[in-house]
Amino acid sequence: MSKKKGLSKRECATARSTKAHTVSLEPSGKATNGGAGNGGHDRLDRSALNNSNEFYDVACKVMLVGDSGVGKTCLLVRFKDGAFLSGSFISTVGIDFRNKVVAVDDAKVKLQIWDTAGQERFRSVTHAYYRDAHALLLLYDITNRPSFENIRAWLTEIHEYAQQNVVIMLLGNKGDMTAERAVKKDEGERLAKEYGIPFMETSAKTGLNVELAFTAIAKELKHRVEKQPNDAKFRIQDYINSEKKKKSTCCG
Ligand SMILES: Nc1nc2c(ncn2[C@@H]2O[C@H](COP(=O)(O)OP(=O)(O)OP(=O)(O)O)[C@@H](O)[C@H]2O)c(=O)[nH]1
Ligand SMILES: [Mg+2]
Repeated sequence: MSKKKGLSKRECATARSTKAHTVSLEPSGKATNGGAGNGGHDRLDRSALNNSNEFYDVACKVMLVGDSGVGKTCLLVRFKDGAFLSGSFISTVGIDFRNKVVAVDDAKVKLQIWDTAGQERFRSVTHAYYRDAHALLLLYDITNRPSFENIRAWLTEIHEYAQQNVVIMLLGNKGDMTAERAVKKDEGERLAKEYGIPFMETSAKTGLNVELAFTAIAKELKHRVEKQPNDAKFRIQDYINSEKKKKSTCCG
């Protein structure tokens, strides 16, 4: 029994025809993931099966990218499990993914989050996955200046390999390490503004803005999929700013 439906290359997969439904993602991409390795496809197949009890309306692929050590894996673990991976740093080998369904307004958005290896030697593996991504979270480490200086190169790579309309968000991670800060917050803001992408500082350690980053992405993608011609445009940076404001007024 197959419940799988194909994914449009440009849009998230949607299903709205039945009340209770599950749409499994097409095994990454037979059709759309070109040169990606089979390992990823096999894992994706199994995951779709394991999650068949989870209902969702929209399914999207999100990729975490950025230099090695900036905290991509930790950010994903914080979001998925609410935990922080402290201790010795285990660099990701190749690529892996985790699924999480988030509630956005009246809909459930399934985020399939791909955690990539930042090390240069895995770059060609990562490139093959870009074109299926609906959103990219691009991270640097606020205590590591070179990781920030490499952001322009990452953006060039993204523009080369990803879909033209991919949602990009810049994240300055390790926001808890203020004593070791090597990149000012307004430098991150300025760079993001220059490229017209949303920005915030995060911390996988404390959880600062982690939920917000993924929820904002889910909201943006859901709006894109379900947008009616007369709907007001969803502005992701405005949403982030208003959520931050709400938090600061409610919780000091
Ligand atoms: N203080 C602090 N440490 C962090 C944070 N995020 C990650 N780290 C630490 O930074 C190191 C690298 O984190 P990872 O998440 O493994 O880095 P990565 O970007 O996945 O690295 P690659 O897999 O090599 O690409 C680990 O020792 C983490 O404990 C954070 O927000 N704050
Ligand atoms: Mg990693």
